[in-house]
Amino acid sequence: MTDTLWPAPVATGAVDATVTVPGSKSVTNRALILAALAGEPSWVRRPLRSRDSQLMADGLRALGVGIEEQVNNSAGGTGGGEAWRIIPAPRLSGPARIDVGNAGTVMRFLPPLAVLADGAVHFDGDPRSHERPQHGVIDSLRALGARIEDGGRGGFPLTVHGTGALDGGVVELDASASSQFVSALLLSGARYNQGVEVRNTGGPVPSLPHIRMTVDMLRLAGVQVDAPEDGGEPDVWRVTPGALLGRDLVVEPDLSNAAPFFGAALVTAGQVTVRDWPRHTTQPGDQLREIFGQMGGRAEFTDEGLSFTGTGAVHGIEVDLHDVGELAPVIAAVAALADSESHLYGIAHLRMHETDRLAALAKEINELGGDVSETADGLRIRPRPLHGGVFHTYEDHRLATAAAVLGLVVPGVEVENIATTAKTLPDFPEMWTDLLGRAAG
Ligand SMILES: O=C(O)C1=C[C@@H](OP(=O)(O)O)[C@@H](O)[C@H](O)C1
Ligand SMILES: C=C(OP(=O)(O)O)C(=O)O
Repeated sequence: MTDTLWPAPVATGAVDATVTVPGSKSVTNRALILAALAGEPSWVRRPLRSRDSQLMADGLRALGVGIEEQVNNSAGGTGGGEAWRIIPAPRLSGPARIDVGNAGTVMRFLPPLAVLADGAVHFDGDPRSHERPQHGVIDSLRALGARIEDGGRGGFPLTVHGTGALDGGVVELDASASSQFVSALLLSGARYNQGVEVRNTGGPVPSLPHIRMTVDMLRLAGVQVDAPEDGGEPDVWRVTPGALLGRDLVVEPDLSNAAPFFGAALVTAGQVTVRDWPRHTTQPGDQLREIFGQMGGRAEFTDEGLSFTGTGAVHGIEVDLHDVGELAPVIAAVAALADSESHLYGIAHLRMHETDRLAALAKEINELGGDVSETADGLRIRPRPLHGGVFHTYEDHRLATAAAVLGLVVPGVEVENIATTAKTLPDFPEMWTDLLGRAAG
C-alpha cells in the first residue's frame, strides 16, 4: 500500500548504536552477472537480499542460471552464513520474460547479457522503468550487432532477440545520463566475440566510482580491462574477450545505506558504528567519512567497523556530488537541519533516478517548512525551523530514508510508503527502531 503513513520516530536523545548494514546492491548485482557469465560455479556470500537483487536473481534464473540459496558455514573460508551458489547455464536461453522493476542495475546490466542467450527475452518493469534512460544500452547493443525491438520507444518494454553470441567491438555512446550504461557493456563484454571498447562521447560520466567497481570486479574474475584511471585514454574503457573465472566473494556492506545511520549520529550528536566497514572500497558511500566530517561529525575506524560521532554541530556544505549522487538525498536532509546554507551540485542526472530526486527533495522539505530551491544541476538548501507533515517518497528508497533522518528531530513527520526501502534495505523500519532504542520518543 503506497498510501500507508509511517510515523517517523523522534529521537529523545543522542543515538548510540552498532549497526549491521546489509550487503551492497551494486556489488551483489555485479557479482550475480559475473557469476552467471563465468565458466564455473561461484559463491556470493552475504548477498543483499532485497527487491533489486531478487529481480536480478530472478532475471538470471529465467535465462537458465542456477542460483541456490544456502546457509553454509564451512565452504570456502571467510564469510560463512548466508550465501548464494551460482551455477552458470551451459547455454543461456530464452524465451524468457524478465521484470526489471525500478532497478537501474537490472535495467541496464541484463539486456547486454540477454544478447548472449538463444531466443527472445522480453523485458518490462515498473512504470518508472519506461521513463529512465536506456538509450545508452539499446543503441550500443544494436551498434555491436544485437537485434532489439522497442517499438521506437528507446526503452522498456523491449525484447532482445538473442542469438547466443554477439560480435562486439568498438561503440560510441553518450554516458552522461548514467554510468550504468558503461558498466553494463563492460560486464558482459568479455563474452562478446571481439570484446568491447566503450567510448563516451557525451558530457562527463557521473558515478565514476561505480565504473571503477565494475573494472575491479571484472579484473578479479580474470578479465583484462583497460581503463582511463590506469593511464588509458580518457573516457574509453576496453574489455578483452575471454573466459570469466568463478569466484568466492564476500559482499561488503552497502555503504550508501549507511548514510541515514550516520546522519542520525550527526543530527542527534550521537554515535553509530557500522560493522565491517571495508578499509579499501570502490563504493561511493566511503565518501561519507569526508562529507559528513565536513558537516560536523568525526569518523574513526575501530575493530568492529567505522564509528561515526556527531559533535553537536551540523554545518552546511558546498559539495560536488557528481561521483556520489546516491548520497544526495540523505545529505540534503542533514543539510536542511544545519546551521548554515548548503549547495549540492553536479547531480542533474538525479532527475532520472528512481524519481526526479531534485524536484522531490525540494518539494517535500519545503512542505515541512524548509527553504530548498532547485538549480540546473543541484539543490540550494537554506535551513529553517521545520514542522511535521506528510513526506511523500515517490517509490524512492532514498527519499524514505532521508525523511526518517528529518523525523528524528522534527516531530510529526509521517513517511509515505516506508516499505519502498525494500528496494535495497528491506528491514529499514526495524533497523531504525533498533537504532533509536532508548533514544526514541
Ligand atoms: O552501477 C551501479 O551500481 C550504480 C551506479 C549509479 O548510477 P548512475 O550512474 O545512473 O547514477 C548509482 O547511482 C546507482 O545507485 C548504482
Ligand atoms: C539510483 C539508484 O538506483 P538504481 O540502481 O535503480 O539506479 C540508487 O540506489 O540510488
